[in-house]
This record gives sequence, C-alpha cells and structure tokens, in this order.
Amino acid sequence: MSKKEITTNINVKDLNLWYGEKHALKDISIDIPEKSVTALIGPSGCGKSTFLRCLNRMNDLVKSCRIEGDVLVDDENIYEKNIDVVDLRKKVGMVFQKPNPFPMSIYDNIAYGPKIHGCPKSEIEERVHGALEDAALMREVQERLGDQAFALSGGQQQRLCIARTLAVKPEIILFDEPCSALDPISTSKIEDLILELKKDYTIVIVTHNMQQAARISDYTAFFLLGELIEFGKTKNLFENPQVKSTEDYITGRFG
Ligand SMILES: Nc1ncnc2c1ncn2[C@@H]1O[C@H](COP(=O)(O)OP(=O)(O)OP(=O)(O)O)[C@@H](O)[C@H]1O
Repeated sequence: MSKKEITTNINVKDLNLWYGEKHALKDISIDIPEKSVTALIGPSGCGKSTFLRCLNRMNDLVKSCRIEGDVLVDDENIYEKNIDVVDLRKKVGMVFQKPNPFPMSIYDNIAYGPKIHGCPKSEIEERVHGALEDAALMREVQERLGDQAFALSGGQQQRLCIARTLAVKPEIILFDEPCSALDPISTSKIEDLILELKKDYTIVIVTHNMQQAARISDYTAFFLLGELIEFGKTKNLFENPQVKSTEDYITGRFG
C-alpha cells in the first residue's frame, strides 16, 4: 500500500462464521478503504458472498448461521445488540446477482426506499430523478417512468436496482456479482458506473471475473476455503502476488 494515509471505514477483525457445522469464514481480518472499489475474488464456495453479506448482516436471515468477531462500520460494531438492522442496510446498500426490481413502476421502485425511510413527500421526486441520473439510467427511462420495471432490459433493470440503492443515500454499496446475468455491453455500462460511483461511495464487489476485478477495483482480496489469503492493491496482487495460491488462482491453475 502507498505511504499516503488510507482511510478505512469497514474494519473486520477475527471474523468467523459457521453454517451449522460448516466453518465458512475463518479468522478474517481486513480493513477496507473508503471511496474506492474492493474486489473479492476466489473459487466457487470460498466464502466471498458469505463475507459480503456479513457487512450488512444479510446472514441474519440464515437460521443455521453463527458469527463471531467484529465488523466495524464507521467504528461501530454492527453486530452489537442495539444496532438497528434497517438503518444499517440503509447505510450499507446491496445490489444482487440477478436484477430484482419490485413489481411496480420504474418511478415507484426508486421512490419506495425513501418513502419507507420517512423522506418528506416534497423531496421524493427529486430523490428519484437524482438516483436515476446517478445510475446513468435517466436518459433511457425519462419518458416512461410510469412503466412497469419488468419492461426494462436486464442491464437497465440492474441499473434501476442500483438507482434504488442510491435513492436511500447509502455510504457503502455491496455488489454481489452484479454483471453475471448481463451481456458484455450492459456489463461495461455497470463497470463504468461503478468507477463513477466510487468517487462518492465505498464499494465492495464479489466477482468471478478476474479481468473485471483488474479493470475496476483499487484493492483485491483473494479468498480460498473460507480464508482470506491475500489482500492489497489490485495492481500489486495481480502483478506480484505474495502467496503461491493467489498466483495459482490468478494464472488460472485452479478455480
Ligand atoms: N445458507 C447456507 N447454508 C449452508 N451453507 C451455506 C449457505 N450459504 C453458503 N453456504 C456454504 O458456505 C460456503 C461459502 O459459500 P459462499 O456462497 O459464500 O461462497 P462463494 O465464494 O460466494 O461462492 P460462489 O462463487 O459459488 O458464489 C460454501 O461451502 C457454501 O456451500
């Protein structure tokens, strides 16, 4: 890492996670820099999505899941009893693998979040428009905001889901393989968007696509069998990996 002081806003210490008997994350410690893109890479089943979901407590929804260790967001341990999970997920938004718009209009999809979080009625329209602009979707949908969201293409639906996340003004956005269901042109639009968003948001992205990690991330974390093997600047990790298994993975020897 550079000598310049790097500010981190997600600090994970000795995180362990079990699904029943299965020890899925083992002693993970990592400090994630703010306003940058951190990619999580590694072979299928190594725990990338599980780790991502720990950052906004999505694993709370899994009955068999047990977590030990600390996950600090802005110096606050998000696993403390007094944490309001709804507020947490507003601050730490998430975009999933498959676009999952609500069965309602384009406008209402985006207005939904601000409404349930008590945004004054007079500000909703501005929020919706701002989020559509920031998600680089406005130009394509401005004439059809009342149309059903499902009428959009897959790539547009995914940008709608990003707009929906932005509308509640998060600080951190988690992306779980956001392009895996998309064609190359839609993928490239989402990648451009992520590069734009990192000016204002901290982004953590799970990707199977190493070229994608190399293209858009500033930092990369390599996971293997539930362990964090190596973490550092993307350029260093890809060009000069410090651990043999990282090198084996990025050169395609396994995974
Ligand atoms: N809800 C669950 N219940 C039980 N085991 C689970 C659950 N979710 C994940 N696992 C297990 O935990 C391990 C890590 O899974 P996870 O989905 O985090 O891996 P991943 O690296 O994201 O994989 P992929 O790249 O295939 O999405 C795997 O062995 C998986 O089978």
